[in-house]
This record gives sequence, structure tokens and C-alpha cells, in this order.
Amino acid sequence: MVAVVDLADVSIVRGGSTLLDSVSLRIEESDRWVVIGPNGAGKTTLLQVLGAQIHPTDGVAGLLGEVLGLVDVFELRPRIGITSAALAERIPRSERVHDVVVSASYAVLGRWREDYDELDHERADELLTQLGIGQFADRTFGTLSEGERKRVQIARALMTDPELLLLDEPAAGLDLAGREALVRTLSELSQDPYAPASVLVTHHVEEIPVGITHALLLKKGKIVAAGPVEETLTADNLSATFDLPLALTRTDGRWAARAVA
Ligand SMILES: Nc1ncnc2c1ncn2[C@@H]1O[C@H](COP(=O)(O)OP(=O)(O)OP(=O)(O)O)[C@@H](O)[C@H]1O
Repeated sequence: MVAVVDLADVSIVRGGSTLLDSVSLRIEESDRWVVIGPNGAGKTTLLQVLGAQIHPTDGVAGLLGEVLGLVDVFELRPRIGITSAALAERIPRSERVHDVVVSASYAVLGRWREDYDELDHERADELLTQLGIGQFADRTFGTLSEGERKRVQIARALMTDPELLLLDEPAAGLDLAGREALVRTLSELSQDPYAPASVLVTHHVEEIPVGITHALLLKKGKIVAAGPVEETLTADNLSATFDLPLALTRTDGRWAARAVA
């Protein structure tokens, strides 16, 4: 079967710096990946490759059975759902929440004159309900809390029934209760067999949802370790990734890390 993602020795070089260094990665349909690494490790750069936003300087990036550089990215991008802070900033604050989600079917931000099918409207409402924010459908995006906005973005990313879901630091900026509520929702999504393959980027192991199957640890553009989460997410690998002796625990499927004194 064709992998959802098949990167072979992908490098990204910008201004003489190597942002990604010979990254190879294969993601299957049922995989839920987490990418962890310190600031500047190249996580967002990797997500940009996976989102068909940038092309490799070197290597081959296979995405959804196509090869970046040999395919019209405008055909590929609608098949990939993305949430990121950069994208969230582009959502007009005056936009109705329902419209933020439904407009994804036309890959536009800011609803204008498109005609949507009744099915699109139903799907948008369904997703808002699934993400626990059905009651906010008629509010404007700008009136929502940070945590509620994150959920709207995830609903929008799922609207087109993507084959790959990319979540860039979905829990960043949330308070403890907000983080826990979002992790619970993401855990449900990760464990949903009908949900798409996903890649979630985070700095914090505490933000890893239950149901994540694989981990990729990134440092200075290089893979420190990648594979099934149980084998990959170890105290040794995490310590090497963050250059800090760390202890790692897992309770009820959730991870926690702290520095070793
Ligand atoms: N156009 C560019 N030219 C040179 N360096 C760049 C360019 N774009 C990004 N970088 C550098 O590449 C490195 C990786 O950036 P990236 O945003 O992918 O890291 P990250 O792991 O997502 O970091 P963070 O956790 O801080 O968001 C950083 O050191 C960044 O400064």
C-alpha cells in the first residue's frame, strides 16, 4: 500500500543553514505521529514539507502517492488539513465560527459569495459538535477563547476530509484546564479509526494525546530517533534531544518529563 508520507533523505537548506538534514520518514494511514524537539529543531519546517508548502532542497518527498515537485501542489493541499498559529492569525476575527469551518471546502478564509451544499453545512455543524464547540457556531471567531479557537481550527482542518492532519503546537498558549480538555479531544481523534493519519508537533510530552502511535525526536534538523512511540520515546532519547538529563514517566497513557537533579 502507498504510504501517506514517504520522505527519503529530505533536506531543506535556507541561507546556508540546513534546517532539515537528510530526514527519512514513512507514515501509514493508521499512524498518529508526534514530533518533539527543542526550539529551532526544524519541527515547523518538517510540517511545511508535509503540508506541501515547501519543496525539499535535496531528497524526495512523497505525499499521498505523489512526489513534491512533480505534482500541482494546489491539487495536493486540499487533501491535507493543517492547523498552526500562522494560519489562525489569518482568520478574520469578525468571521462567524460556522463559516470559518465551512469555508474550508473552498480553501478560502473569510466567507464571501460561495454557495455551499447543505451537506457542507451539516458537516461543519457535526465537526463543531464533535469538537465540543457546537454552541459557538453563530459566534464570531474573535469572541472565542484561545482554547475554543484551537478547536475551531481543528474542525476547519477536518472539514475537507483530509488524508493527513497536521497540528502545529495545538496546545500552545492554553491554560492547564484548556490543555487537558484539548488533549482529551485529540485523544478521541487519535483513537478514532476513521480519523486521518496525523502529525502533531509539540515541545512538551505532557501534550501528547493518548492514542499516539509513533514519535519522531528532532534536534538541529536531524532525527534523533523515530518509530513506534513505546520504543522511541524513552528518557535516553528525550535527554539526547533536549541536551538535558530527563526522567520520563507514563501514567494512563499520558507522558510527563522532568529534569533529573
Ligand atoms: N528562511 C530561513 N533562513 C534561515 N534560517 C531559517 C529560515 N527559516 C527558518 N530558519 C531557521 O531554521 C530553524 C528551524 O526552524 P523551525 O521553525 O522549523 O523550528 P521549530 O522546531 O519549529 O522551532 P520552534 O519550536 O521554536 O517553533 C530555526 O533555527 C530557524 O531560525
